[in-house]
Amino acid sequence: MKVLVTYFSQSGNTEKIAKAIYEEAAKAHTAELKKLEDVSPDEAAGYDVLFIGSPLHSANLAAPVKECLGALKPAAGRKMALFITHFAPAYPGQEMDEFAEPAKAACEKNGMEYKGCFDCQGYLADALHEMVKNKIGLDDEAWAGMVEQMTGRPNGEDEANAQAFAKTVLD
Ligand SMILES: Cc1cc2nc3c(=O)[nH]c(=O)nc-3n(C[C@H](O)[C@H](O)[C@H](O)COP(=O)(O)O)c2cc1C
Repeated sequence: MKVLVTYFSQSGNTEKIAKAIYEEAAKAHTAELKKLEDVSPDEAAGYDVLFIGSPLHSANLAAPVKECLGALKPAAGRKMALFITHFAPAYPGQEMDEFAEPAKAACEKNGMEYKGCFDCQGYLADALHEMVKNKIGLDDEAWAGMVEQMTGRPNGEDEANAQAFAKTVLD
């Protein structure tokens, strides 16, 4: 199968997961890894499977990812899977499903099969710590715990989990 792994990533977390998924896909398929800004809607229609990656921005897919999903062309019989990174330690499954809504809608509109969403934690860029800490109203101790929890993420285990997810999508 022709597989495209494409992603939007500002600080490298989603890119790390994209690379892991690409490596898995390349084992048995013709796979390509591209930044979202380098993929046109016409080009995206030429693949059997699309993996699309996004950081969570204000409890939403990043704006360029939503734009890309909205611009996809009909591609009946093809598959799409999503992968998301976020700093928050856990999002209940149902909420992640909500974040994936634009991807599901794009699949429905274009006759594609939605194959699910992988997510994991990704370290929040240092420049945003003070702002986010204040916004969610955590004291120093609680924030330090949050930072400890997200430090080093995505890690090797996240990459392995992403690869296991990719395998189920491609099998
Ligand atoms: C503008 C902005 C908004 C964010 N909003 C959220 C959010 O609502 N929930 C969350 O868990 N993480 C949020 N994050 C954190 C990122 O989703 C997280 O650090 C992600 O791994 C960054 O991925 P990247 O390195 O691929 O850009 C936000 C980050 C930015 C820059």
